[in-house]
Amino acid sequence: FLVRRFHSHSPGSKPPGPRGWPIIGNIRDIPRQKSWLAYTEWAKIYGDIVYVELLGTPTVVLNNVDDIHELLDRRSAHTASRPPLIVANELMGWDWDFAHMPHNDYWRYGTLYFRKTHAQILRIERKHRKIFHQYFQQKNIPAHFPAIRKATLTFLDQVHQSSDDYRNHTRQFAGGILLKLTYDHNVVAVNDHYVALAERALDALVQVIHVGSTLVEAFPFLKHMPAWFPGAGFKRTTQACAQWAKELRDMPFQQAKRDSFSGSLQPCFVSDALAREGADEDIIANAAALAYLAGSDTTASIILSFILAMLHYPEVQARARREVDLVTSDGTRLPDFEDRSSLPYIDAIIAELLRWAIPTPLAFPHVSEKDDVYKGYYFPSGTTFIPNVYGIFHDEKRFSEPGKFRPERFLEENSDFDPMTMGAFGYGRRICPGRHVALNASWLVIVQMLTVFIISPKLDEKGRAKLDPPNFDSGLVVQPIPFEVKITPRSHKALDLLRKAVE
Ligand code: HEM
Repeated sequence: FLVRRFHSHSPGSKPPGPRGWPIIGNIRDIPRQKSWLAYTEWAKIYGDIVYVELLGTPTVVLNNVDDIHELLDRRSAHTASRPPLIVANELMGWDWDFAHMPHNDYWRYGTLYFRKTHAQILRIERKHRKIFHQYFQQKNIPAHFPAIRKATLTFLDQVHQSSDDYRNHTRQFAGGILLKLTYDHNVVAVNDHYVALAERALDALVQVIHVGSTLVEAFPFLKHMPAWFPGAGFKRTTQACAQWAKELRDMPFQQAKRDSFSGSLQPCFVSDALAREGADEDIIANAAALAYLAGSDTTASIILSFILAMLHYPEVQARARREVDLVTSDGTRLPDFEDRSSLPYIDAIIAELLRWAIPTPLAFPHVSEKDDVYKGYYFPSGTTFIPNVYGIFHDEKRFSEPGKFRPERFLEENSDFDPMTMGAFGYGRRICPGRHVALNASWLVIVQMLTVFIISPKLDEKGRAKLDPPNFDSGLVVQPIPFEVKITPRSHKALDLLRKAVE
């Protein structure tokens, strides 16, 4: 903190922002829930680039997509590190998670990163991203269609059997696809062992993932307190969590490896990566474990938001269904990937879902590794950049009535605005490598749901529609809060179609 103060004679000024307190800075100004709403309000007061300080860490909230493109895309070579998550990475055993790994703390972390130079860390991180990209990139997606088709039919069947349980079915669908593609693991029940492993470790992680969310993040010396010390109860919790994080990384990978040796492993990320020249098992295990963690709640978020949007906007549902019916001879077959180019309104729905109900409203923070000056503002190395994707996607100047779900906006006035390249999946070197899987899996669910089901409100005892205003939870990944909905087969014909497809 003092060193930063000492160096405050900078070649540029600080951007404007709310006045903070000595030492703690603006920590108390940032709400713990839905902080993007506060950032969006600040943008109206302070402008597109807002400065806050969190315990001496310079932090910049970016509210304009052009600034984000410049700082996080074009200057990505030195704005692609991550904040130091001391509790998660050092105490909770998540040091294998390359998505959250800062580039400069090489002396802190376990095995792969221990005592590595900055250049070596960058190389290791690049290797993680490379094997991820090799398997999940756009041109490989058709190879994943069979798994997506199978999981989609299972999902539709489950929704038909017990539609009130749509939330669990959605989670099982999203997680199931990723475990299948990654480890060739078939999820057959919602209480699947691997899913449980991930949920247990992840639930613990999300409690601590936000920088500044615990005392240790604020005062790193506290991490050295022994577990028996009064007030150090968190150390016992984190010790248990470290074991869960390790099991999550190792158990599914070791099983897939055993299956690979016995010849029973079907093609999947692990088999593909192990077969590559110079395969590094540590890197494969890390990347594989991250696929489920990064991909399941985010993909589930899109599908849950779709159901919510159809519930509240029946005219959108009707128009979408008309479009799908046109290409499937009035719903006499299930739509499939080859129909995609004939369904522009469905693509507009997906774009609008990413805008209206953005699953990652602040993407993920990037940290700079070089002093920089931009628009006269000085950003010292170590500045955290928070892209306010929510604010950009709800900007009234760009989107009329941004709170309304209106896919037409992407066919009309905003046809040049593409949420995929504007930040729904992040920026620069860190852009989400799983986006193609997520988008294709969600697309198939959406078109097939429209063919088979009607989504409508439940009725109360007086026959009135039970509809609460759409609402979303808060967190790193955002989903609609639980809502009641009726999901029923459209007709006998639609039900027969589903039954035949499932058989
Ligand atoms: C709708 C679904 C999804 C959304 C909205 C989403 C969004 C994001 C965002 C915002 C980031 C941070 C990018 C940045 O730092 O600038 C990210 C990173 C990442 N995502 Fe996704 N994601 C989705 C699905 C997936 C899926 C299905 C997978 C796995 C197959 C995946 C794997 C990853 C990984 C590994 C990273 C870390 C990349 C890095 O740090 O270099 N994501 N995602």
